[in-house]
Amino acid sequence: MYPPFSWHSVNELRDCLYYVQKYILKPRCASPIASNEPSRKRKQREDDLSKPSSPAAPISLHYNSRSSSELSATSTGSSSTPATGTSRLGKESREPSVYNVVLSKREGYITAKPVRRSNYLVTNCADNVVQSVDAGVVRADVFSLPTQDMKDRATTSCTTQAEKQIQAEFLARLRKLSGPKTTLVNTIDNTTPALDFTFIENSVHTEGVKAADPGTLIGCQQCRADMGQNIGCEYTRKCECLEFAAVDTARLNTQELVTRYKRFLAKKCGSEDLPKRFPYHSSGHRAHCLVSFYLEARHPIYECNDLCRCGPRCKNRVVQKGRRVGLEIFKTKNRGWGLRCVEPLKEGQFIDTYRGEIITCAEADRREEANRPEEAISNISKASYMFALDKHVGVDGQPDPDTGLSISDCYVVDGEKMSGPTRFINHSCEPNCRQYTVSYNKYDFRIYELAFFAYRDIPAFEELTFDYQDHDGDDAGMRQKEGASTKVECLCGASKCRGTMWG
Ligand SMILES: C[S@@+](CC[C@H](N)C(=O)[O-])C[C@H]1O[C@@H](n2cnc3c(N)ncnc32)[C@H](O)[C@@H]1O
Repeated sequence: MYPPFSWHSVNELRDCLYYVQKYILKPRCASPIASNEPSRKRKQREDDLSKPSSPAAPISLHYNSRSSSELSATSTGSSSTPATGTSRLGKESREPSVYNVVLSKREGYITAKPVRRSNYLVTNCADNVVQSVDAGVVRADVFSLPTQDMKDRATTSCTTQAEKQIQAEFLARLRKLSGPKTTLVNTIDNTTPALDFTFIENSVHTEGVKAADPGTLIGCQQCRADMGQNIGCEYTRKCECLEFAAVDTARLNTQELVTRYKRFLAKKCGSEDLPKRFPYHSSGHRAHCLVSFYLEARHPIYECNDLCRCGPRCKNRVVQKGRRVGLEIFKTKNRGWGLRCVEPLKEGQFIDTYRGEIITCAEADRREEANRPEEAISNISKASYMFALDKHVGVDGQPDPDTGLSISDCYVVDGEKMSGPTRFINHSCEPNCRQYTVSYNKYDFRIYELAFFAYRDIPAFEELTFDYQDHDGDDAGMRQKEGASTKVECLCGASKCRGTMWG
């Protein structure tokens, strides 16, 4: 039995494990997801991985055709001496492929440099576009093996060592996450989630994305840190952070309040003088859990912030304190990776936020188009990771009378390439979790947190799920692009399964 990469040791490939993962998955794995989805669907993360825009390290493959024992490779330098000789296989081999070339990475590109110096091939790592700088040269594909002989060996040889390295690398990344441990479990096969994924602790603002002017951030000034004697934020009367919180209609106990509430509903005044509902249970068994009104109504949650006088122990600070529960990313039988919690969750308990790159609407459109394979109609695979921050957009995407925001103004969170563990949460038509809008700056209508809370008591190790179509009118849901073919078979297994995840 030959080693998996006959011209590399796995150790040599440590700094480009992503490519090893891509390579060993490609010929061997029949995707359980792909087999259940339309053939034109875009790539899947763990079974048909896309290339990272900036791989960890340059790769250089040298090939000398005289004999397979003379093949050599490194995963270090940016450029190497061109090899000599001609391909043994020539026309027999399938294209695209590169023989007798040096592949090197420079400035985000893999460059294939053939023996004749005038011919250069450039393959763009980001979108796999292969361009020929000089006409009449073979196309470059850095993932093709140089010879049929090597391909044959590689598809039959053992990959255990490489798989262990890949898993170890992913686990090392998980260990760096703050908060209780997040682990990885796979009892189905030997795969590991794609290494072209980066775990992040906070969303990343990309070009063109701006948070509201810091001057708009206002902290509550009348609440106090000691939280006693009805002056904590949970008593709501004085807390300015709760200005836009849900009105507590049970406390409209004077005619004046009722009249003011009616004026507020008619948009003739604000709700600042009306009693508000506090979002979290402030004591008892369910302390810090979302109250049932917010669980159902999905009114935005406004937490206190750094400028508030209530201090860090304020009961209106839950999501900002981060994840407090241990999680496990695990391989499902038929829906790729999923997420579960290693301890029981109470109804309303905060799990974690959904993070990612915050991008403009135009950039989200561009990414969806870029991910769309030729002739494909469905862009749902990309959409699976995109959430529009559209809570404050008007009805049907039109400008909202209060915020002025229309759908094209709102930002989108893309968690495909960088996110947190919640990016692995699968869809269910009968979910046990829901996603809520949580804001620390009530005047920033474009940037806020997307936070997952348990929608009911959830036993330890039950898979966490949410409904990808859970947007009632103004609510954030997974982004759906007009014109996309949105019917994707749902495999949630719920008794009330709608049959499709979208559409
Ligand atoms: C946000 S990702 C969830 C993590 C994903 N399973 C993974 O392995 O990366 C969404 C993708 O998971 C798969 N998926 C999630 N829920 C599903 C369901 N109920 N039925 C079928 N596929 C599902 C689909 O491929 C979907 O595009």
